[in-house]
Amino acid sequence: MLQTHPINHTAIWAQLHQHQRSTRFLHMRDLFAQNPARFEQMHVQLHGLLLDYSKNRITEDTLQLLVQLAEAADLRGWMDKMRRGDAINISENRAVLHTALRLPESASVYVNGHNVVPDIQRERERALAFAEAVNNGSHLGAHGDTITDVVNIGIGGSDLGPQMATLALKPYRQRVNVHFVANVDGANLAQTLEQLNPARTVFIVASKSFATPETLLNARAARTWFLQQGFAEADIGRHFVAVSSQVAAATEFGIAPANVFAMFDWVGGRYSVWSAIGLPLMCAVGAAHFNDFLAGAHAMDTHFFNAPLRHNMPVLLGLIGLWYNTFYEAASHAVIPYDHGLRRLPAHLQQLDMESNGKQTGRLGEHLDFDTGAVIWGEEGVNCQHAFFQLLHQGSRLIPSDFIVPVQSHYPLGKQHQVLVANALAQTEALMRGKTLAEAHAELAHLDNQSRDMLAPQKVFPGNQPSNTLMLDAVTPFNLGMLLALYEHKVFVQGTIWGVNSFDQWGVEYGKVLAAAIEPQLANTETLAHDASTNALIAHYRKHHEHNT
Ligand SMILES: O=P(O)(O)OC[C@H]1O[C@](O)(CO)[C@@H](O)[C@@H]1O
Repeated sequence: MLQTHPINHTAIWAQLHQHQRSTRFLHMRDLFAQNPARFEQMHVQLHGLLLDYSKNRITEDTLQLLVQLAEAADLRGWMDKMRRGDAINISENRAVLHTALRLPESASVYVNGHNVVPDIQRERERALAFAEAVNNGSHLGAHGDTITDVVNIGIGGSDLGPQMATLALKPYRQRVNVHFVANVDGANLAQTLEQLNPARTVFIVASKSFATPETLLNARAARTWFLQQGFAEADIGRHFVAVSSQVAAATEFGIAPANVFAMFDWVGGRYSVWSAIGLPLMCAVGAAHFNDFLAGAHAMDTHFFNAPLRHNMPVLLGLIGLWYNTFYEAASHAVIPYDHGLRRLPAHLQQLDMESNGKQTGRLGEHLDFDTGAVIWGEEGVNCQHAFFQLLHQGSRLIPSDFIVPVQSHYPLGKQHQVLVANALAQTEALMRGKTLAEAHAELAHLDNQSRDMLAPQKVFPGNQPSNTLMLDAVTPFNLGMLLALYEHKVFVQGTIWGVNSFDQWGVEYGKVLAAAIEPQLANTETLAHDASTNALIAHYRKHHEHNT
């Protein structure tokens, strides 16, 4: 078992609380006015990705204290442990090596004395070759038809990352259409199958554990559908493949060993898009673009592992997020991509962040008496401006946000992209600046005194609402790789400082156990021994479901 130690940060923690109390009334408007070099001092650029973190409630002193906090938590030490393959997922005694998945061929990383890089290369090449064969038409269906559609059946990390990246990189699409089925709600699979010709469809059953009931049920239903369309068991080999770390379980399920692409137990589901779990993305964009995606992530890894903490993009994003979360007690963090292709990014980041850092117990089993993982939420801009931005501007809560804005659009349609970007920048400025009572009064100068006194306070925007802006040259495979790796490392930075194990998810497991107990009870008459509410709801379902059938 890996040696762990409590974080030696009590003194710096107290200093940060004190610093928060003494700076909380500073307004960013004044900080910008006092320091014309604020942007210069508070941005980082890495290749095609610019992070502007100047619109935050921070001063240089705040950043210095936060860096000291990271040092006290031995962030560098934990980064080294992750990079070299130590078992930092202590509860499962596993290495955490998603960074190894994007290493160049010449590199080496050892897990239990075994260099895993050749294994990674081998499985990636197998998966890329399969994707290529599907796209160039050399992999035919059982009746000799060209494949036109690929359906990924998987959930959580076996769905969200590949789905988000496939949508984001749609401009790089090769020939086949790629669909995603995650929900066990039959509508998801049924509505997908409606569009498909079984003779021209390949299903990818994606499950690290190959034990996720939702995925296995959907996979079985897809297989039944396929067989009902006039195909034989012997045809399954041309139409069903799997991605799993449990190769034996996948073959037991009926997938030929040659059709199983291996992933590794040292990659967590939410960090697995870089592995063979990326197969649907490989099918969508092809080998060259997938390799660019990996190269972008590797560029971010190199920066993360080497840049000084004060100028390190993931470290800054992590520390500033933690500043609000822990010291301002801000409960949530919004992610707003101004890019239609990135519309599933908030969903991916929800799993990445909340499944990793949604913990109230430290690595040593101690109860943590401070807040940890934020509620991550968001929606594509500009749509969300016309929905929830009112609360960001004039609501009573502190809600930090990330604005993600590509400079170039893949769809240059008149002035539309310029309008999109203008909106993003205007929102960050308005959130920061706000509107004072004097400004509101001036705007209402045409009204009589009584009306003005009543309306002006309602037109005040307090401002001082923090945001980071991430400007990408364009949503290319390389830049998307950098962006996703940036957020992975942000989560790592925060988890390390809070002292949680970001790489297990026991909370999710508990719900799975209860669901397995309740599922048969919905269909039988067994006496129920849950709480009164759950008992009543099961009874209600039993009664009304029978009525409907
Ligand atoms: O890939 P699998 O093993 O089917 O798991 C799917 C998802 O389920 C979870 O274990 C949570 O339920 C995630 O962590 C994971 O990404």
